[in-house]
Amino acid sequence: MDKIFIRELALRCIIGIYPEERREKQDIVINVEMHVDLRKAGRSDDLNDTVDYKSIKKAILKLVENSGFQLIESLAEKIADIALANEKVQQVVVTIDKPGALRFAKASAVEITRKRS
Ligand SMILES: Nc1nc2c(c(=O)[nH]1)N=C([C@H](O)[C@@H](O)CO)CN2
Repeated sequence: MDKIFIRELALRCIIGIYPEERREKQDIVINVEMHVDLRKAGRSDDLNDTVDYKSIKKAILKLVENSGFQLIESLAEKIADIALANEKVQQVVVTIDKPGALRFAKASAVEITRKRS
């Protein structure tokens, strides 16, 4: 299947289970892989025939800015919901890295895959 990506969207939000994590925003890095049939758009050269990754990014920004989840799993689930709200998206893979989470590690991360049912 064809894919559209949003790569390494670096944002800041309140996220975490410990009280000290809920005082200051932390860095997170989001990757979104959307499975979309791109043949029509490739022929028509028309944005209406595909998924506008800019509008998806804007919706993610709005969600993250106002969020305060405990788990990166919860944030990943909501981002998957945003992508699947566009009926052209058949499947979405969301990864979230939390670079500040673990001492001596580059990041902790989750990856989820959700399909249109
Ligand atoms: N599976 C997860 N484990 C943990 C999470 C999480 O979001 N998912 N979060 C934490 C803390 O908030 C961590 O980021 C700070 O150590 C711990 N485990």
